[in-house]
Order: sequence, then C-alpha cells, then structure tokens
Amino acid sequence: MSSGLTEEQKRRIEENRQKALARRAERLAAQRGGQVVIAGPQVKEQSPGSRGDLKEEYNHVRFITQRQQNPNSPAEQKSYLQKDYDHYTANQQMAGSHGEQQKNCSEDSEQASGIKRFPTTIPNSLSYSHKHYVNAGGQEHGQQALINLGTFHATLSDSEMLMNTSRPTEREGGGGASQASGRMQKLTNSAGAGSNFEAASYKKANSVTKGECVKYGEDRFQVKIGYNAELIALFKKIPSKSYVEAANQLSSVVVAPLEGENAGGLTSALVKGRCMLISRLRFEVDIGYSSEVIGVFKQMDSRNYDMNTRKWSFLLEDYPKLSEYLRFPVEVEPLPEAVIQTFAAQIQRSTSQTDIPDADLSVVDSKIVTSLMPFQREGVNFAILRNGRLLLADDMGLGKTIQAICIAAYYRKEWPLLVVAPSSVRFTWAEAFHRWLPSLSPGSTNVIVSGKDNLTASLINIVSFDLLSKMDKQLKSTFQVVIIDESHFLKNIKTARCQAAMPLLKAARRVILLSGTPAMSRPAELYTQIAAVQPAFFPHYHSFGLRYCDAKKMPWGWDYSGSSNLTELKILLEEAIMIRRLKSDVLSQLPAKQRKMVVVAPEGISAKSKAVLAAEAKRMAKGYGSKQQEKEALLLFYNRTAEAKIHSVVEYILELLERGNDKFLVFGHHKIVLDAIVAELKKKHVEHIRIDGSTPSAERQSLCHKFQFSEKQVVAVLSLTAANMGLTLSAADLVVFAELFWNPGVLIQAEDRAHRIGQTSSVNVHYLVARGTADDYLWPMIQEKIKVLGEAGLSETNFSKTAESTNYCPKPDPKQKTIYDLFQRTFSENRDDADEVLLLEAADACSEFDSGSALQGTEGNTCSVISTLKLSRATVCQEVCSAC
Ligand SMILES: Nc1ncnc2c1ncn2[C@@H]1O[C@H](COP(=O)(O)OP(=O)(O)OP(=O)(O)O)[C@@H](O)[C@H]1O
Repeated sequence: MSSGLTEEQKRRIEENRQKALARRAERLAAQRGGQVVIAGPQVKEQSPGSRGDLKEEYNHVRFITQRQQNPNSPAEQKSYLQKDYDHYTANQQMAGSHGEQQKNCSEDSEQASGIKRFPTTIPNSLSYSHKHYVNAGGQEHGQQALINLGTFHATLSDSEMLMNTSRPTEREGGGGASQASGRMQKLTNSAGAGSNFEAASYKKANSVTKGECVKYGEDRFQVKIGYNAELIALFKKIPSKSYVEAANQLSSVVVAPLEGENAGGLTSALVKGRCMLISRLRFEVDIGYSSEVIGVFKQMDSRNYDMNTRKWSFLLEDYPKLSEYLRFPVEVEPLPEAVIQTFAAQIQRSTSQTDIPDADLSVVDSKIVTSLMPFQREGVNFAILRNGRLLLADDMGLGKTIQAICIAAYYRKEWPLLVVAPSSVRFTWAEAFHRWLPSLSPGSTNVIVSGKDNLTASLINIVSFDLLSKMDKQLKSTFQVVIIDESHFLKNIKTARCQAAMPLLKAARRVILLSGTPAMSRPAELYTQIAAVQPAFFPHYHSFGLRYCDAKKMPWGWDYSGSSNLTELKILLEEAIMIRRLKSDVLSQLPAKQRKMVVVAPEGISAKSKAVLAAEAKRMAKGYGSKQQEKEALLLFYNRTAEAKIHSVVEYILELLERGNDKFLVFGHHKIVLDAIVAELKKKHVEHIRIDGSTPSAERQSLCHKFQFSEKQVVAVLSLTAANMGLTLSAADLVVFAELFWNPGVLIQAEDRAHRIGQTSSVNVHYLVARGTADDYLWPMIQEKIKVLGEAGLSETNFSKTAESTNYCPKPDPKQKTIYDLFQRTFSENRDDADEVLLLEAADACSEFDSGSALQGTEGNTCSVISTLKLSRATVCQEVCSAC
C-alpha cells in the first residue's frame, strides 16, 4: 500500500513513533526496577559499534540500528534504544542459551537463589475467544467494541476511544495460541520484542491480547482486539499508520496486519524461519527472534536450545503441534513432504525402526549368502527393507556387485533383470552373476554388444549406458528389476543416457543404483538418483533445488549449483534412499588387498587385431620344434595382445577418472601401452607421473614424492618390470594392471607399491583381462601360481576367499588346451629359464638407458627372443618393452 505521505509527514510520524518507543522503554525499565535478574551465563555488554556484527536473523536489531542512524532521533531517545538493545542482547541469550538451557539447569537454582526465571508457557490469552471491536467514533457494539482506527494515515483521537472493558479469562483463553483460534497467529514485530524482551516476555507470559486488522470501508481499517490498557495508551499517542507496528512492539499484544500488509507497513514485521531435520528424531527451527515464538517453543515438551547455534530443536512428534502454532505472520518453511513421508513414524510417535532386520535370504543361492561380509549383509537387509529400491553408495571396492546380485536374486521371481553398466565392465558383470549364483544356467546372461541385439533375450540382460540410449524402440518393454552400475553416470538429466534410463527406473519395482561417488561436487547431482529411487519425493527439480541446492534466480534463469540444508539431505538419504559405508568404516572386515578381474570390452579390439591373434593362436596350437621357438611365439602373442588391448585399457582408465577415483597406479609392460595411456592423460589434462626403464634413478624418487604429496597428481603410469620394486606410492589405494604378466611375483611386488607401510586402507587391485588374447592363458596361470604360493605360505596374499577372482579358465577345447600347456611349460616349469630370464633379457638389452631400473645390476642374459626374431635388439626392445 502506498502511503501518499509527504516527507514532512513521514518525518513527524517517525518522530512520534520514536517517542512512543522511548516512552515505552522508559516505562518498562521502571517496571523492572532492576529486580528482574536472569540467571545464566554472563551476558557480555555490546558496544554500539558491535551491533553491525549481529546476525541478520535478528530483525529487530537491525530495526533499532536503523533508528539510531536516524539523524532526527533525539539524543535522549538514542540512549533508551541503546538500553533496549543491550536488554535485547541479554535477553536473547537468556531466551535461548539461558532461557532454555536453564530448563535443565537453572530452574532448580532459581528457587534456591530467588532469581526470577523466564516464564515457560505461552499465555492462554493468545486465543481469539473474546473479540472487542472499538472504533474511533466511539460506538460500542454490545459485547464487541470496535476500535475504528480511521484511515491508515489519520491520527487517532484519544478522547473518542471507547472500549469494552471485559477481560479475557484464563479459561476463555483456551488451551493455547492458535489451537483455539484455528487461524493464523500474529506474533510480535521483532522490533518491539527486541527493544525490551525481558520485561515484555515476562508480561507476555501472564497476558497476551491478540487481534487483527480488518478492512473497514474504503480507506479505513479496524483493529479487532481484546482489552489491553497498554495498547489503548499507545493508540492514543501515535499516528495511525504506525498503530500496528507499534502495537506489535508491545509484548502483551499481537495484532495481525491487514491481509497483504505487514504490520505498520514494515517488512520486518514478519518473523521468518525454516524447519530443518537435524537427526532421525529431531528437527530444528531456524527463525528470527520473537518472544512469542519462543513462548510457543516453550510449550513443546521436547524443546532443546543449542547455545552454540542459538537454535531450537524438537522431537519430530512435536512437529504437527508446532507447525499449527507457528502460523502467519510467522512464516516458517515446513519440512519437505519427502521428509514428512519418510519420518511419518517418528512424527506420529509410533516406534520407528532403528535396527535393520535380517532379511530371509533362503530363496537366494547359498554361495552368495554365505560369502557376504557382515556389512554387505546389512546392505542387502537395508535394500530389502526398502523394497528393493535404493542407492548403494559404498566406497569403491567394498563389493557393491555381490550385494547388488544378492538383492536382485532375492527378487528373482520378478526377473528378467536389466543391468546397465559402463561398457568396460559389462562382461565382468556377466562373470560375476555366474560366479555368485551357481544355480544360473550357462545361457542366462545376455551381454548386449550392439543396438540391434535383443534387450530382453535372457533372464539377465547387461547393457552399456550408451547402447541403452540407442535402443529406444526396445525400451518400451519394462523390467521389474533394474541394476544401474555407476549410477552417477545419470547425474545430468539432459543426457541421452539419463533420459533413456529414467522412465525405465520409474516403471520398475526394484531399482538398485550403485555408485561409490553418487555426487562429486554438488547436491544437484543427486537429484536424478533420488528421483529414480523415490520418484514421489521431489516430483519437481525446482523444489529439490530450492531446498538443497540453494537455488538462486539469476538473469538467465535458476542457478542450482549451490548447496543448502545438507544435514537434512544426508539424514533423508540415509533413512530412505542410500546406504553408504566408507572403507574406513569396515576396514576390519576387509582383506588387505581386494583383487578383481575386469573383463574389458571386446569391441575395443579391432577386427584386424582379432584376426592376427587368432592366426597366432592357430599357429601355436600346432606346436613348435624347439623351446626357443615356443618362447618366441608366446612373446609375439603377448605383444599382439598388448596392441589389441590398448583401446579398452584407455577406455577403462578414463572411466575410472570419470568416476572421480582418487589417485591410482597403472602398470603396463609394453611401451605402446604406456605411451597410449600417457597420451590420453595429457589430452585430458590429467596430471600424472610416468616411471619406466628410461627414467633415471635420480628422478624416480622425486617423481614418487610428487605423486605421494601433491593432490593434483592423479595417476602414476608405471612399467611392470622397471617400477615394480623399491618405490613407495602408498598415496594410492587402487592398482590397475593394464597388462598381465606371467610371473605373479612381479605382479605382487607391483601391487605392493601401494600396499605397504603408510597405507591405511585396503588396496583394490584391478586386473584388466581381454578375451581372445594371451590373457586367456595368462590369467588362469597367474591365479594358479598365486594359489600355490599362498597355500605354501609363500605369498602373503592369494586370490582365494574374499580376494578370489572370477573363474576364468580357457574353454576345454583341444586347441586352447595346447596353448595353455605351452604357456604353463614355458613360464612355469622352468622359472629361472623362463620368467626371470625373459624379464631380464629385455632389461639387459637396454640397461644402458636404465640406470635406475629395479632390474639394474642383474646378471644379464642375451635378449634371445629378440635376436631370434632377427631384429636389432635395441630397436625392438625400445619399441616393445617399457623397461627400457
Ligand atoms: N564377500 C566377498 N567375497 C569374496 N569376494 C568379494 C566379496 N566382496 C567383494 N569381493 C571382491 O572384491 C572385489 C571388489 O568388489 P566390487 O567390484 O564389487 O567392488 P565395488 O564396490 O563394486 O567397487 P567399484 O566401485 O570399484 O566398482 C571383487 O573382486 C569382488 O569379487
């Protein structure tokens, strides 16, 4: 409403108002007479200069400060205001830190000390059971006297005021503020409350007269209110525009302004706040100061005041009562519907589930059930308690796969199952299903390799994110059970993969999202995953954004990149959506190393490479005349494997980076592999170190130091043969083998660059294995060798039990058997002649370039493989082997 006042009128009104305030402060100070003493913490006197530091939420403090800045304010008045301010400061502390804390500690001492305590109940007179209408014309209307306050700008004539003098009784007041009124409460303007909180609150406890403004004719309004002498006195002294504001400064009066107006036309009249969940049982109200609000708070049995945060909190069971009491013009943002739904049991005081019950997993293969570690079993229980819809956000390497398979198997009757995963791990998923669920028949997994494949061909269908978005026609068929591996790949709602997946997820009965890093930088990234698990929680992104992303309107639209109410979001997630354990939480249940075989995507291997490898295998299957020829053939096969794997290896490393993995080590043997990885890292501006045979020893330590202590260094690219010993790289807890090696000792030593003193975590080891390559023979051989070493107590770690790899054996066809035997013979039977010799040959051939190599100083053998290939040793060695 526009005032239409001249500047002079405004100034006079303001002056009058200041005077009224000053008078009131004086009167209240006299009433106190220095006798009301509040026990509690010593209140620090605030200097005027310090006011600017006060928190914004205390609107009344701002208000007072404005006045003090008013050059028209009399000096005398200033001193009152200063007094009021000091009182406010003292009482603010009392109302909160002291007032509430003393519920526990000072109420007893009060009696003993004779110190007066702050009243703890809201007056009954806040109700509307008796209305007294008084008008400026002085007509009394029966029981209802109308105070017609004239036009908004007029001055009230003192003598004309007639009042109904009947006072509301305790009984008439009913049992509480808005309970009786059933309508919105008007709580005081913070300015008034702040100006003399202590005395005001004290009086308020005994009697509060509640009223409201209503329109009366064209340009007038009335105040409907019960009798209140203080109010009448005030009305007589001030200009009408200031009535409501001034009235609300009286602690014994509550007047709701005209609809659409704030009291006295001031925006500060509203007391604004918001409710936030702070634990599974409690919520907090963050609100501007108001004595009445505190009065309401004190009616709640479960109230608690936090001295540090200066905030009030309550049990959720008080939420309905409190939200009923705190109504306009107390504007309190309620708890989101998602929170109310999730914590309905606590709100309704029914007992809430604290322990997750053990699910009956008798329908699931016993192999997987008995293999679950205790925390994994808890994860499965959590999922089943939530009807198979969850985000499993365990740290990397904690076995999300086994848990997801177990959860999905619990709902086996609802299969076919869809698994959506990064393309590099699709085959690893297929292997894992067969490993953990031996009851599955061999043909029950269907790995989709092209957009033309049938998405529902088998009981278990595994597809990459990218292919899923290309199979839109088939997406019409729904799956009841869906697993999404690395679900943060869906964080951007605009991507094709997300748009393809979301309808599927919303339609499915069970949704199992897996991610070690569900959000990497901001809550906005969680929205799609929350919507996938609980579509009803936040049907609109905007409401989620407002609550948790500190959404801000910008000239170009809404900015959701911030964060807000994170404690509440965390509790909500943990209660209804997500289970997340960090490695450190479950370290005692974990083995020191967790090895995993990753079957890389075969599409990464070109048709040409496949043909070359097939030709090599065919030749090998025929056998050779001498051992030397056998060795040479094997090494050639190994070289070809390296070439073939490059693309898939690089893809896997990029996926690890996309997941936001911390530092990790990548070991490879061939120079072309390391070169390709490094080239890609450079392209993507990923900081890394590289240590291979050409790295001078003087530089190795400084590179290691850089990797260990610089946050920026993400990847260490290492030569299997030149960097498997003597280096400490424990800043990483993930080791990736881009290539296999026939000597498990070398692999274990390489793993131990991360798994060594200084390592506080369990180390994850990923072996990248490509089908149709030398890996088909190397991998089972490595497993076998490590098993033997472990059984003989010669290896600290083995692949059994928790670190066991997938069963990955060459198919029992005669050709493969021959090649496998060839590998076994060459690399196992005669270790001195094979493993070390082959390894050292390469190093020896180029030791002149490799002064710091771990292999330096080893008795050299000639690089017989190379020489028999009739190529220049140095050239081939440099081209092939990264040790050089
Ligand atoms: N209970 C278990 N018994 C045996 N092996 C296990 C168990 N839990 C996990 N593992 C093994 O630990 C390794 C890591 O598990 P998995 O790949 O499921 O972890 P993850 O949490 O999915 O990690 P990432 O986030 O890297 O994908 C795998 O080799 C897996 O087989």
